[in-house]
Amino acid sequence: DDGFCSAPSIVESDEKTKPIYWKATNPSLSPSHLQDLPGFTRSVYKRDHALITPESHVYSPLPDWKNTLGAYLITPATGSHFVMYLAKMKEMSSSGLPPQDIERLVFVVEGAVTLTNTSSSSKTLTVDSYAYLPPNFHHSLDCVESATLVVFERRYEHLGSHTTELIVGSTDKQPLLETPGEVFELRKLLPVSLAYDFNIHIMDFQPGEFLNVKEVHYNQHGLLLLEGQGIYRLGDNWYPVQAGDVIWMAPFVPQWYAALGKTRSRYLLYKDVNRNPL
Ligand SMILES: NC(=O)N[C@H](N)C(=O)O
Ligand SMILES: [Mn+2]
Repeated sequence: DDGFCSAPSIVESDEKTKPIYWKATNPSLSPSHLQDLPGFTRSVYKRDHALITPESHVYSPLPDWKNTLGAYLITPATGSHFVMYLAKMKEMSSSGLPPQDIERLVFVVEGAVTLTNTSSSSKTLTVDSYAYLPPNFHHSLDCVESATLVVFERRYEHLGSHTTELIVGSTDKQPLLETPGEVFELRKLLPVSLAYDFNIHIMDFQPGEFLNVKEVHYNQHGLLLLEGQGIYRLGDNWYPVQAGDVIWMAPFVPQWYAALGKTRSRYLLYKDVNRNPL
């Protein structure tokens, strides 16, 4: 009306009515918004990092799973020692088992699944819940309607006589942990004890907050931005990112995040821990 262009304002009232993590599976810059830009993607793949945005996710039937499509987003072909994939479970679907000696963590981003195993009663996992399945642990994830899971798997690295256990939980039940020198809020989904060779961090930033440490470290990361928007620095590159984006970080890639936009940023982060890198 005033005769100049301005950025459209976000319809916040609409967003407030949506369920938690809704944006992770319905990003605002989704393939449908990009259909008029032939060949456009924000995805990049470099030696020490990758950004894999939703318009690049390629789904195909997951071997051994029933009625489930999977998109492997991080695999050893990228240089990682773990896989990270999204599993879209449809009506009456079920999981397959990981290969021998492989541990698994599943986190529910959308929908609900039932976890069944031989040693305890079955459990329903809804959005924001997760399960850690030790290596060679017989289990099944079953879905009646639909669900989206993010799944991490890696070869378990034994240490002495330590063993891991089945863990079922949800982010909101995990305590906030100290983050000396940092402002973000941190929760960990797995125990910090030596038995576990990786952990999943849930990190929350308010708009304007950022990592104080410009991190360079031996650990690898697989990241799913669950909520919010910001800028991710990876090496010498600065990437605008939003909910639904996945990032692979190789050991020693310089990494830094600043949360922007109007809402909280929350990301889920795989990190290998507790093992001597030699
Ligand atoms: N890129 C990250 O957010 N890294 C974490 N702060 C971490 O390494 O714990
Ligand atoms: Mn890090």
